[in-house]
Amino acid sequence: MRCRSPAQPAKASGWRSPLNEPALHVAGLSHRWGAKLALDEVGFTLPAGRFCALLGPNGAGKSTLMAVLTGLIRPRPGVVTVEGVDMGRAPRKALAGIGVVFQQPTHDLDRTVAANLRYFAALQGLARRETEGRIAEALTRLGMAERAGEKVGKLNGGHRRRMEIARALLHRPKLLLLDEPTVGLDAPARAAITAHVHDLTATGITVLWATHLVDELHDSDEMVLLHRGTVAATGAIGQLRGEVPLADWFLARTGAAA
Ligand SMILES: Nc1ncnc2c1ncn2[C@@H]1O[C@H](COP(=O)(O)OP(=O)(O)OP(=O)(O)O)[C@@H](O)[C@H]1O
Repeated sequence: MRCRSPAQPAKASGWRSPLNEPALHVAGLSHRWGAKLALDEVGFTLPAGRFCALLGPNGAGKSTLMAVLTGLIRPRPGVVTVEGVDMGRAPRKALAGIGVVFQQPTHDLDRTVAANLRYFAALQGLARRETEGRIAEALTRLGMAERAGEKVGKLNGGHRRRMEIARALLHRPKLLLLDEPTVGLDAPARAAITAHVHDLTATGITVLWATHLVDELHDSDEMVLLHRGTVAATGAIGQLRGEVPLADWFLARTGAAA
């Protein structure tokens, strides 16, 4: 099992980044929305360079967890570290290592793909002389290089999403967080995006992909199963499901169709 619960000793791990720290470590994390306990003592550890699904039915707490991991909610109580940097103590440094694709798209439809990325490069504080190279690099990784000059409003939904993922890579993050990034897309666009993002891990990026759609996942992927705000299972998907189809495995543990 690779995505480990905090009960397992970290020192026994071989899944460390070159800095000898896990890509992401979460421990004892709880969050309340008023009376609703959305996260209840959540804990897991992600190895570097892996694709990990944050799988859970509607209302499981995925978006709440993403809000903590992206710095929108302070981890209290709980600890979040990104390559060993404590999100609570050094949020800017921790966030500098993270790329984020939120569930709701954000882009300027009247400007070109490159112009949208230039704007974000400036927000990230990238030097101008570096910007064009970074944009080309990020778009190439998502198979979008030839669309740099197209207006975003002319792109289909899948290409707009790919542009947003490229945008999240401009500052070369080690950890990429995506919150249900394929919502509303057709099957070919979903397949293309999941394939591109799986490929990113070959370059050492760690991916945390929140979803409730099991057809986006591979047996070799890691998984954190979130159910009613708690971690119900962690590990390699193929090992967890055994011979059982993943949709059936998911239904048996959550009572929800995938
Ligand atoms: N801003 C909020 N205020 C109050 N309750 C909230 C808020 N956001 C989420 N919740 C509640 O917290 C619980 C977890 O919600 P969350 O959106 O994190 O789950 P999710 O797994 O992302 O679900 P979905 O797949 O439907 O987006 C739910 O019961 C939800 O109603």
